[in-house]
Amino acid sequence: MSTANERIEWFVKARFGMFIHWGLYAIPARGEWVRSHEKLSIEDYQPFFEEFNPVNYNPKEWAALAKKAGMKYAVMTAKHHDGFCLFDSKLTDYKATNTPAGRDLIREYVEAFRNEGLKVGFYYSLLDWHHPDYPAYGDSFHPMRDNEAWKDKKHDFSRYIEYMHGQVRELLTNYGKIDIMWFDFSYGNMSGETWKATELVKMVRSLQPHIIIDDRLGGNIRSVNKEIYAGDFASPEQIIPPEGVVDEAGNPIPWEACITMNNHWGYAAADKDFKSPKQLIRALVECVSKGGNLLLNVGPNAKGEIPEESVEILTEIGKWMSKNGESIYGCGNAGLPKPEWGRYTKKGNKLYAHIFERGIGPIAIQGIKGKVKRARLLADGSEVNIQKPWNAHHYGDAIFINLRSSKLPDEIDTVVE
Ligand SMILES: C[C@@H]1O[C@@H](Oc2ccc([N+](=O)[O-])cc2)[C@@H](O)[C@H](O)[C@@H]1O
Repeated sequence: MSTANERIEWFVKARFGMFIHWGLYAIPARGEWVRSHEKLSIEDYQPFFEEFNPVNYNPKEWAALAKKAGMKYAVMTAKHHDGFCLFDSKLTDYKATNTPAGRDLIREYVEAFRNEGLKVGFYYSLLDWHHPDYPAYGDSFHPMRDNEAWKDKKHDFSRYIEYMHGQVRELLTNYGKIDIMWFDFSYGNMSGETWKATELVKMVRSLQPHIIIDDRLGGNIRSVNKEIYAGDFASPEQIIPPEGVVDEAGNPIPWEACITMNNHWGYAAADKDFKSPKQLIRALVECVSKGGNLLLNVGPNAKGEIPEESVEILTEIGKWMSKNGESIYGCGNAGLPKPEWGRYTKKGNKLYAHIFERGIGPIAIQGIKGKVKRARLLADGSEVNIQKPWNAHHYGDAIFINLRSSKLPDEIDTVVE
């Protein structure tokens, strides 16, 4: 069994991954919570199962796009809250191999991403709105939560737990080495030992000793004596924690912000409110500058295509990463006050100044210990002039970057190493 630090090392170096929310909900195309939001019955939702046939699904293209964007790993929905399984589980018929697709969509994903040299992970929903033994009436989110006809429906939750543990065992036995298990999510008393989380994590680690697990099994990852199922990394959602994430003793803990490119995880045809490449590149820099990762989401459509807008944005991000990835991979918090003009990331004795605002005149670097040996524009390796202005003694310990032009070479983020 590898230690927590050994397990998490690749992850904190990788910094940038692809989240993939895909399933039957791509057909109604109103997001992955459509069944709950619209209180759709299993019967209402069945037509999507009977027609699901993503003829253009080619995960090799998805993997190539992730690689081109500079991503180092991916996490894909093996099962989301609607209970539909994208993998060939022997424990249910509610799976992709029984739809017109007739394919194990997860097996193809794992092989394609691995062949591109990317680490692979599974998102697995603890909630299940299809399984008859998952509590429905009175549940906080279940589509039938206030359907009177379900008031007296009996369910044997221990049978659901057996099913859920069985599926996790399948996923971590039948698909080779899996790098991340992304469970989702705990709420109310649907948490911790209600999932038999200790037994579950022991099984997961015995099947995949190097795997890392998120923090949504209901434990407290910030506790100094945390549960065995507290997780290996924190998973802030749709937010970059202002001060990063630390435990109760103030020690930084690994974290990964998961973020949508528009406002939905699953494909939502009408949601064109996409963030710009500039916003997302600066969000990645902010995550790394605060000791965290960015897991950026795509929601493929019912044909198995990543939306054009997402492809264009990831391609633009890839152009910046191809020149500046060194200021992201293996980097972390520089321990310097945030500069007005941008942010810092750091790796060993290399400090990366991420300049977002050109301002005028020289750019002040304050608070660094030690002497600057050399400064280079990361994108092209060109020399950057570092000198103290004639009246530097007025400016404390500041040293100054003198960019040749009044415009930033890269308006999104000009990186000086
Ligand atoms: C990554 C996302 O994770 C969950 O979203 C949540 C989970 C927990 C909370 N929460 O505890 O407030 C809110 C949204 C899912 O419901 C959602 O569909 C998506 O998969």
